[in-house]
Amino acid sequence: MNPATQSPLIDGFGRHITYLRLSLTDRCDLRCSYCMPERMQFLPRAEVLSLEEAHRVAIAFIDRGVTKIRLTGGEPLVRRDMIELVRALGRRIGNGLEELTLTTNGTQLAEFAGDLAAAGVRRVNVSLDTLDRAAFERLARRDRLDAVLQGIAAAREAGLKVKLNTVALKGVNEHEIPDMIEWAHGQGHDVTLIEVMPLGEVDGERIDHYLPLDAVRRDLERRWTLTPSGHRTGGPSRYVNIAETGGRLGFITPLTGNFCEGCNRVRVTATGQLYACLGGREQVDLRAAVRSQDPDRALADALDEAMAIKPERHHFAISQAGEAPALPRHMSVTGG
Ligand SMILES: Nc1nc2c(ncn2[C@@H]2O[C@H](COP(=O)(O)OP(=O)(O)OP(=O)(O)O)[C@@H](O)[C@H]2O)c(=O)[nH]1
Ligand SMILES: C[S@@+](CC[C@H](N)C(=O)[O-])C[C@H]1O[C@@H](n2cnc3c(N)ncnc32)[C@H](O)[C@@H]1O
Ligand code: SF4
Ligand code: SF4
Repeated sequence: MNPATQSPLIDGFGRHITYLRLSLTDRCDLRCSYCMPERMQFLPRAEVLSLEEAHRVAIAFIDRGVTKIRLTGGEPLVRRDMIELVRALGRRIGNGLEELTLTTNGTQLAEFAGDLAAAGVRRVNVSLDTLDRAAFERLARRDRLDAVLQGIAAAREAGLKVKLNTVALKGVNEHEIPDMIEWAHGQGHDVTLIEVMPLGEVDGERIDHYLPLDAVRRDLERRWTLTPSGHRTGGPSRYVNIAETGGRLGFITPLTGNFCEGCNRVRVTATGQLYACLGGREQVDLRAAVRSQDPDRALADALDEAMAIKPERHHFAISQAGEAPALPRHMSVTGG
């Protein structure tokens, strides 16, 4: 490849892009009500990148200085052959790639935890919004809490560090948040709370369940001693240590505490569309590039274009009932 194409990825605001979130599928075995409607329309399989194509795309990013790759979805573990990609990318750890990880709903983790660890994955983020079986079934529209808990246990046994992601939802898991934090810290897992974002049509109103995390934090401060932590993962979470539980709690606050200034990431969907921002429409077609006559050159040009169009920040908000989502695209398309 031409050495000129190896320059680092720097956007128009001087931000270095070192983190790729790569979606392997938009399909999922759950239907979390804040993420997608029950009758979700999934993409035709023919539109999805092959694993070889996804690998080539990922390598193009590593060659341009991306050091962290997170596999996501949809549910990445429902793509049966995904472990082959994990193994192939795992071979780049220590050779450009510093971290290969994934975000999963955990339902299939018991099956894959050992293979993921063997391929070089060191930690996984598991989404878990409630420890109450009935509430889980209402929220995810599937009775799968036990499978998720087994998956988390299997991950720990396989030596994977687990971080739990919990979307904070008014009237759904609000009252359970302290108990979940205590449980997770008791098991040795970090937890991150996330504000719900207005992406994609869902059944019902997002504002009914929007819970600003500044208020949650104030409540937790009345209960426990929270001290800011310098811990950083390269993601948007900002952490505190909790003296009483002995664990770490993160906050992802796109609505009450914008973190776009430090943005270091882009996303690629399962069909090879690069979205320069989770909350924006700016898009570059990497599938066309990888399927072109000269994929190395075309991918390098496409990544340059992505840097040129990456916006400074998102502009979404949740302010009133009846509001259309900020973007029609669901989080399951861009992988969160
Ligand atoms: N608005 C916004 N939200 C993001 C961004 N990156 C991650 N999130 C949100 O944070 C959630 C959790 O992200 P994870 O998949 O755990 O990734 P991460 O926070 O980078 O993970 P760590 O590596 O553990 O820090 C995502 O699903 C999104 O909802 C971002 O760039 N912008
Ligand atoms: C889209 S999922 C993809 C990976 C996997 N299926 C999972 O649930 O972990 C990634 C993350 O996005 C979060 N998420 C989905 N829709 C969201 C929304 N509208 N607002 C905020 N977070 C959302 C989920 O809770 C999950 O932690
Ligand atoms: S949040 Fe993850 S597990 Fe839940 S429906 Fe969306 S993609 Fe599936
Ligand atoms: S919303 Fe966009 S600009 Fe802001 S941190 Fe996320 S991807 Fe970056």
